Amino acid sequence: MNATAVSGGVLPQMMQPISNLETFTNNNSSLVCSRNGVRAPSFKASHDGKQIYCQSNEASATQSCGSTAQKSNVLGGLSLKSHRQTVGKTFCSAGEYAYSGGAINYQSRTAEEKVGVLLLNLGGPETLHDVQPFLYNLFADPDIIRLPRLFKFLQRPLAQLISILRAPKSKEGYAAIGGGSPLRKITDEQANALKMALEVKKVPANVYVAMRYWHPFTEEAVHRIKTDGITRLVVLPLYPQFSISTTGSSIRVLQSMFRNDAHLSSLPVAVIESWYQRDGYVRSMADLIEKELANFSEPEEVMIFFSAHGVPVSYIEDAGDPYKDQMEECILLIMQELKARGTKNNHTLAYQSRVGPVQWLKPYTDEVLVELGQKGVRSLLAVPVSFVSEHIETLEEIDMEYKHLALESGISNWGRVPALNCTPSFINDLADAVIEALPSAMAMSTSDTASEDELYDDPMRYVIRLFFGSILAFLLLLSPKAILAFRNNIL
Ligand SMILES: C=CC1=C(C)c2cc3[nH]c(cc4nc(cc5[nH]c(cc1n2)c(C)c5CCC(=O)O)C(CCC(=O)O)=C4C)c(C)c3C=C
Ligand SMILES: [Fe+2]
Repeated sequence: MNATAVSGGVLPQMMQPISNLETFTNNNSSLVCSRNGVRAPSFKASHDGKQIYCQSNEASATQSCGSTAQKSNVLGGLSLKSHRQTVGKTFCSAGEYAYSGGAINYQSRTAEEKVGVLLLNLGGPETLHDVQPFLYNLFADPDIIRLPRLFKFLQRPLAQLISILRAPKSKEGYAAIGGGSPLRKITDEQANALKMALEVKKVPANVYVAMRYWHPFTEEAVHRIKTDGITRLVVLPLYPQFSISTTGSSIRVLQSMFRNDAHLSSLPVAVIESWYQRDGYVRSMADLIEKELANFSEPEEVMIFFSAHGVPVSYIEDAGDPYKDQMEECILLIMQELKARGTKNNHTLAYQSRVGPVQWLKPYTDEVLVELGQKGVRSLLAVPVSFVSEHIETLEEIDMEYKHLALESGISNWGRVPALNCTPSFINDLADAVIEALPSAMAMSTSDTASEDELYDDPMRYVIRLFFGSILAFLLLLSPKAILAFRNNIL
């Protein structure tokens, strides 16, 4: 049976997920539904880019296949061109894999199999000297500053300009948290913890860290994967929800590297696109929230305030970024879990960390904090939800700026849930996600089209673009309107 797909948009009524089928199994290159590990032939498997569904061939009911350990959005092969193109595609290959009621088994097909896990993360400056070049790398990413095709040649000069203008403000932030980002250290710790968790589950693996904007860069990690002779790779972004600006950007870089390398393009790869819906993650978040609520004198009065990193609205509306939908679903799942445990607090979701003169996802964290204070909320628990490590936006923006604003606005009891970091239940669930993804690894698809980055490989073309781009960027900066926008929004 071949996996059929429901293409984008609203799911037909028949395809709404009902969670009681327990799992699905890959079998002879096809996706099949099963119950307790036994194939359920009367259910047809399909995938809508977010979930895998089991649709009854007989009755009119449709059941979700995602069980406890099966709720990641996994793509076999690095076929992710843009998120939009992945919707409706499912790639699975045959593998000796079974999940039934909690026990996950993965047996490698050959004794020589060497499993690798590639953790994708953003990276952060380790010293204040690193801040401007780090910002340059970030703003030079076409998935962070999305210029119209005609203006792509401005990408690098603009990145240079914006990074120089933004650096003093960013440096202040990094100085306030000790002079650099803790991201590399925490990600390395997560990598070690994941390696150990996989070992305990009898799946020995090398775990690599690939940062998008700072060391260790993706290129370094991929080089090591090659020299270590990895034969099967799982790509695991350390972002629970998918965004074009985070996971999408890292995967685009990987794709371009794999496409141009004969060895890598035949390496079986599985990409875990998002995993916010996994029970292990949801439960771990609920545990942390419950623990922090207990520190308040009247826990039931506390507003649970989810604060997610924002993205520009155009990502959602024009580019089809599923980030907002996934974020809302994620909050719903965490709140459902808390309710099931008897925690019935009010909650709200807002978006933080906007940069630049465009509309970002609303409501904005700072504005909501002030409104809540005005409405009489006196106790608030901030929950960072888009990222699993402590970083500048938890340690400085939430713990310092937002806390100060909340207290000023009349919210007298403030708390913050720590990032998951190396929480054992969370790491254990990531290990399960990796093991479940292994059988669906397949060689990445090849393509003739050059990526945006490759267009810069011609040095002459690059120099010409840089020259004209710099002049244009300079003229732009001289325009009074642009100066105002930069002053108000970038700095
Ligand atoms: C899910 C998480 C993140 C999304 C989505 C995201 C989008 C996004 N970010 C910027 C601009 C900046 N981000 C910066 C730091 C930063 N961003 C994330 C996560 C997401 N970004 C993290 C974890 C970090 C911190 C890394 C660290 O050093 O600890 C920065 C630099 C810091 C600052 O100056 O504020 C910028 C700038 C954009 C434009 C964007 C979406 C388009
Ligand atoms: Fe960011």
